[in-house]
Amino acid sequence: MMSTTKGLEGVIATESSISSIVDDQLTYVGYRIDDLAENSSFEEVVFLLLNKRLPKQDELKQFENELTSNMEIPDALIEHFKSYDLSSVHPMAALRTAVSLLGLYDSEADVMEPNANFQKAIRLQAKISTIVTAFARIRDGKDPVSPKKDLSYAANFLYMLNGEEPKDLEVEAINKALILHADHELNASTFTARVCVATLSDVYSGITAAIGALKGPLHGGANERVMKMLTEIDEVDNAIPYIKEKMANKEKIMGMGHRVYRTGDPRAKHLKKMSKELTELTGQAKWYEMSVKIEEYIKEEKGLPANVDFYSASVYHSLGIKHDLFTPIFAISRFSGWLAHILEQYDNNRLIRPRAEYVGPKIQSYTPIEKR
Ligand SMILES: CC(=O)SCCNC(=O)CCNC(=O)[C@H](O)C(C)(C)COP(=O)(O)OP(=O)(O)OC[C@H]1O[C@@H](n2cnc3c(N)ncnc32)[C@H](O)[C@@H]1OP(=O)(O)O
Ligand SMILES: O=C([O-])CC(=O)C(=O)O
Repeated sequence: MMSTTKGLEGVIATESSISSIVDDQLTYVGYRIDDLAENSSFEEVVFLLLNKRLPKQDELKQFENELTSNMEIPDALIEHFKSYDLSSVHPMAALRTAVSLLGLYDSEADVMEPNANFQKAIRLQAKISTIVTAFARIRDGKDPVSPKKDLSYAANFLYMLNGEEPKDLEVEAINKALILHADHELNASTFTARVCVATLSDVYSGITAAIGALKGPLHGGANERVMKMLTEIDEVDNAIPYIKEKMANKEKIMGMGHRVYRTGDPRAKHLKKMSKELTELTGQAKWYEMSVKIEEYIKEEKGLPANVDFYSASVYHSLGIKHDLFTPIFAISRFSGWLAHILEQYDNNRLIRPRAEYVGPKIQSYTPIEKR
């Protein structure tokens, strides 16, 4: 039998022209993540990932209009959220169910023609932030807020979440975070989406499966746990003793380490800078300071870098966002990557079906149940 690679480490499972990680540098369709984070809008990055080229000015305008005009969600979704006791429902679980439900309201859900799938991608990207914010408000006993046509994607997210128009710096932070999380080669949730649709299942199924994979603490779920850890530490001086104890118990430090990056995650520095700026501005510099101490200690002790989830936690916290919404924000952004990969998979599809090395008992003789 063939040899196994635990966790498929280093295995090249597909070709893709969406994003690439080479020598710890991340690019989307060949554009450096640093350039995109500094100069672009999330809408432009979504266009880039879906079309594999940057838009011209009029194309971007049209794309932005398409997104905003598709942001409304069916009333049935709102009623669905209202019909449950949401007090102990994790937003990622709600999101997973909501996207699946959304598929029932799309008459083209099972139309596999490329243009129909592209239009579904736009509709899903448009609606995801409305779904997350509607959930967040309904569980707090508030009415959902409808999107505004003249706001950007990032601004609309904050507007629909808080019910008031955000400040420029807040919009800039969310726009940048959305760009930085948009795609990441064959990460676990993107792979999940591709495996699902490679059976020629529909876009909604692929995205629902991917949400389930992103939810886990070893992947997108880490950002919420980073903030849990920082909250438990609470004071800068407690950071190192806390981390030492966790490591002595062989516990993983959330937001640290990465399967692919060795020297560092190129997205983390942007989030680190934002974390410094926002925590200082809101008089909560301790979150940034204890994060830096943890990052330096883990790098020194284990040689592990901070990943994208690490500083995003203190960024979102500084924006006043509830901690269990951190992973849904990741999902809002990663929808663009998942959708681009789903379209690419359909474009050149073959069923994804690896093998397992069987390590169970050899052939055994069957004993009838009454004789066991
Ligand atoms: C957007 C994202 O998904 S980024 C990743 C988000 N996830 C996290 O932040 C969770 C914490 N990090 C981790 O669990 C891991 O680093 C992962 C899941 C990201 C990568 O995992 P893998 O490549 O499979 O590495 P693996 O878990 O095998 O770890 C290799 C070694 O580093 C150690 N290690 C890896 N990450 C950490 C960590 N965060 N804290 C402490 N030790 C760690 C492991 O204990 C192991 O040590 P050992 O060889 O002495 O047993
Ligand atoms: O690529 C990975 O394994 C995880 C990651 O950083 C991401 O999905 O952004």
